[in-house]
Amino acid sequence: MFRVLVSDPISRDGLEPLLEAENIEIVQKNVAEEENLAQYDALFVRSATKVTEQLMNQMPNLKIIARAGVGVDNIDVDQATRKGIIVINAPDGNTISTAEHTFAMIASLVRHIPQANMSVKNREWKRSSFVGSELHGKMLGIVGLGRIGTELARRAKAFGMRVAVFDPFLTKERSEKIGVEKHDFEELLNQADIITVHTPLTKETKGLLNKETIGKTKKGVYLVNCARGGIIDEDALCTYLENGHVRGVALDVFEVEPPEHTRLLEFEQVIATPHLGASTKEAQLNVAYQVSKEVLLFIQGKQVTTSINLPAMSDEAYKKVAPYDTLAQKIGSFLSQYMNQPVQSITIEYEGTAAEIETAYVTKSMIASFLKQRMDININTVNAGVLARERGIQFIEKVSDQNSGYSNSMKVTIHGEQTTSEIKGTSIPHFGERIVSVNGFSIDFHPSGHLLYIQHTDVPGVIGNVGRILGNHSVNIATMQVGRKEKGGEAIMMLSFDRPLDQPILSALTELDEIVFVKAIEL
Ligand SMILES: NC(=O)c1ccc[n+]([C@@H]2O[C@H](COP(=O)([O-])OP(=O)(O)OC[C@H]3O[C@@H](n4cnc5c(N)ncnc54)[C@H](O)[C@@H]3O)[C@@H](O)[C@H]2O)c1
Ligand SMILES: O=C(O)[C@H](O)COP(=O)(O)O
Repeated sequence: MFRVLVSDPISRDGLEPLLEAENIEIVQKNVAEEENLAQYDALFVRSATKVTEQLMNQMPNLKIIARAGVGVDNIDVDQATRKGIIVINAPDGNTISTAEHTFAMIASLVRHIPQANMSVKNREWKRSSFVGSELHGKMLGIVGLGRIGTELARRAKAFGMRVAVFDPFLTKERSEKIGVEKHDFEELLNQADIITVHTPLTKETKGLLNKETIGKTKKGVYLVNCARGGIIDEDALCTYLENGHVRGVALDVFEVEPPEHTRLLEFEQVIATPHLGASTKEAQLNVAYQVSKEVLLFIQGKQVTTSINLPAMSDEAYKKVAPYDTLAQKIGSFLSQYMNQPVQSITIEYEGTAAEIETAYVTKSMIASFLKQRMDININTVNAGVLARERGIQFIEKVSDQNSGYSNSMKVTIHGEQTTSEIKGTSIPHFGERIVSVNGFSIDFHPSGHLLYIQHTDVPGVIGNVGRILGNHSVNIATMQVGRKEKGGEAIMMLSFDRPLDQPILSALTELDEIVFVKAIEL
């Protein structure tokens, strides 16, 4: 049974993909009210539930956190990543609703609609108190031209506004295509009549509009925040509302929600909504449906496509990656068992068609498989990179355009404290994965099952001696390959069996004069 806890109000209809599937139990209850958090495999949230490290510690079975919306600033993504928990969101399900809400706020702000509405309901008729401004011909400054910023720009243009944009990641081509003016931040501050922010809340965007930058705006500017509380500094806003530099402010989001203690709400020129950007039937259905489908993919062992902490990959893309993923896992596990020593760095080199795939994913998969042999915690492609770095293991990925004779190959080199080891493998369509070289010895074997690696001197009789000892212990050899670099030098043997070998057999083999090293490997 896969158990899902839905902590915030999320559209029940949108949960349909999970409700219709078998062996999934869905409980709709706030985390604060649930006593047995440890039983859940998945957690669904919106912006209200704070997914802290402490909460994750109470949920040791948690595998996936689904944010039914865009912003993940209420989730400690770094901690989730460390713990190997996938974090997904619904990036575009609420774009239109939020853009429409922002536009409604802008129109309300310049025409004083909320204030006029209150006044009329108080039985007043003060027409001259609510004289507004036209949007037509004004300059709207958009900070952050992502999904919402772009939709907002389209609506503003339809109202005859000039649209100026600041977004450090915006190309000239894209701004021309959308029909907006690309500016630097200072220019936008100096020129815009209305400024609206549509960035995520990050270290860089926190307080982006602050005492200094708001000071550079036009006198009488309107400011709008329907993205995240804190992008516009609330204390600075109060200062500039008080001295009249800022004419009006529209806020859907606050530094602390609900905003019980902020002075901002005391200003007549401030209009506010309680984080309603995504609160439409359509958006809620979209986001819940989007994340439910993703979680179902995860349960079915398929690739999720909207993960915050995994390389994004479609099912189609994963089909191409899958053979190399298997090969990488086999090599990672083999090398980890073979090299029983601390490791300093891991290099993985891709060649041929292996170099054309999503290599970042495969590299993490190989590292996860390597670390799994050494650590007794949940390790997967989500946390492999972080855990390796935390343990001082450097990992390097190389993509080569050389051709060493295979249509594809993957070579993993591990620098340990005492020695360096290296394995090269290839994936043959309809035939599977093969290891073609171990520490420079050419060989050819299928990396699977109960294996025995033997390093020995290349002298007559060694194969017979190994066979005799195994026979004496009633061990049947399933496959056997040998490889050497030169006649009479060092050589290796790779054998596979139907059952694991026990220690007395390994000790008996090690006692043979011609044998240098013996290692049983389970793949
Ligand atoms: N009020 C609501 O209910 C509501 C609803 C949905 C989203 N949001 C908020 O809106 C934000 C934007 O959503 P989106 O879907 O458009 O995201 P998005 O990722 O599509 O767009 C964000 C844009 O911000 C830009 N950006 C990043 N750092 C910047 C910086 N320092 N200066 C200028 N631009 C910068 C990025 O390049 C990107 O184009 C979300 O992160 C979320 O916090 C709020
Ligand atoms: O980031 C988002 O998607 C919005 O802020 C919506 O948040 P909500 O799901 O709490 O309405």
